[in-house]
Amino acid sequence: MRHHGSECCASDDALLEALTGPIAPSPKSVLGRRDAALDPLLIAAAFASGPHVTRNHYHHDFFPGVMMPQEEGGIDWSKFTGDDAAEKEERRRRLVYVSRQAPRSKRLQHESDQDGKENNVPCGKTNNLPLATPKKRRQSVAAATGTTNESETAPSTSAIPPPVVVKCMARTRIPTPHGPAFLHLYHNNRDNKEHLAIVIDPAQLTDTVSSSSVPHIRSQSLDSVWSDSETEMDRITRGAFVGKLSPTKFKAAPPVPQRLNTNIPNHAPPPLIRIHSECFTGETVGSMRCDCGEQLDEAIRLISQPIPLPTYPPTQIPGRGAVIYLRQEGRGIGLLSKIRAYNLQDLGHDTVTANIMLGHKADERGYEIAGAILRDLGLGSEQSGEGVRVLTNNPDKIQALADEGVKVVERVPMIPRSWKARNPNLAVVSPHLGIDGLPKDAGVDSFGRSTGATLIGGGAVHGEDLDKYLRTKVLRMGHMLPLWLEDPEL
Ligand SMILES: Nc1nc2c(ncn2[C@@H]2O[C@H](COP(=O)(O)OP(=O)(O)OP(=O)(O)O)[C@@H](O)[C@H]2O)c(=O)[nH]1
Repeated sequence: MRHHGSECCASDDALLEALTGPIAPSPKSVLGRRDAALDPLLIAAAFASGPHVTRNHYHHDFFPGVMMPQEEGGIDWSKFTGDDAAEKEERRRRLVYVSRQAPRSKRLQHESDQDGKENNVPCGKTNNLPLATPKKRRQSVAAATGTTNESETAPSTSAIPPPVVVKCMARTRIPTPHGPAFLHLYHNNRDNKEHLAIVIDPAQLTDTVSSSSVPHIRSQSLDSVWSDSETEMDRITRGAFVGKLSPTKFKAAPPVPQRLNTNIPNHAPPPLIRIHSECFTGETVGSMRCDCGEQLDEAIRLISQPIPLPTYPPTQIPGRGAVIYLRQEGRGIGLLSKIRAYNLQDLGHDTVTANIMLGHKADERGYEIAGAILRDLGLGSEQSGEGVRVLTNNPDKIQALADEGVKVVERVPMIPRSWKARNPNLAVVSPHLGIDGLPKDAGVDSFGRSTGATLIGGGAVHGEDLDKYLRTKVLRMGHMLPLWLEDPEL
């Protein structure tokens, strides 16, 4: 039923308002915007620092501080009469308008120095690396999915970054369940992260640098002398020592300018290495969404195995190689995004799609820093005279290392322990693994648990989440793992 007349219209408006909320006022009834006549921030700044302060001048002042006569060099201007010519001149000379706030570039440098580093100052005098270049801007979802053109998403500066330079800041011995390792901490000029190298070369624990039949794996940047004022104890404290340190025995390493190897027995296999990306969830929390913790443990275990030599009588040399541990959490997208990606995965998306939905690429990692660290350790480089064997299933890593000039002579597959356990025939891949996929020679602690089998929890990592994750790596990321291993009947 329709109503006519003003009375009916008024009740229609009331009904409409009751149903939908207040009716928006007509343009005529809207008041014009009024900005505050006085900016409260400006007033606060003026009260805080003096009459000449605006919001852009906060922390700028006449120096020495007019408002702080007690400061060193300050003058109590309240005693100033203005009659004395010498006093006048003094006032003119000393009242120089300067900023007490450091220039923006210095403040940014200070912030970046603080960023994520507990202490980046080595012992003695430092000749630290130049600052990292600014972080790349995050791509938009559209850019990641390829719906915009390059120019829209390109960062404003097209400068080519300088070649990666790495410097080993410190090295120390770490006993692991698989044997001793040397942890190396690196700085670089590309990012602010502390990438690591876990060097396995127990032959170095003897006193001299060249006592074994194969060359030791040592960092050239660490062993070199950093400054004239550096003492022998400075060098030892940052890890440039030979043998094993003890309260009574310590010897600084000789600086090694060039590593020319003439001493490699031709029957000794090249060092075994792994480029490993950080995974807080898999390595620290023990998450079974991925096999990262297990892979790290397995890599250290495999590299630590003594190497039998085909000699008569049979001999063996200690395991030799390194894990380059890159701070590339979540394949480079960071922990925050990885955690969000896990929720998207629980909603049914796979790991690749989840990354893309968050505006990332499937994989945002680069391996230039890894290449530079390997060169610093003399692994797979021209001068070392030998290639490296690489533990990975990821073809991108092999290609990236080759692009970095690293000589890769063999890819050694990383088969998940749970898959090995399902197919006992695979035990032949590693004679050291028992039928359960655990190392045959793993120790057993007082609670009956295998030690050193994985970093958290012991045993092989398995479960529905992990199966999905591994499947996606094979099917969507081209990882070189035989998928049929999934079938427990095989
Ligand atoms: N974005 C994302 N990253 C993950 C996920 N699970 C593990 N990672 C990260 O993946 C990295 C390890 O990479 P993987 O793809 O497992 O293996 P890879 O290093 O490429 O290849 P391998 O050498 O064969 O192990 C680590 O940085 C983990 O933090 C996930 O679900 N999403």
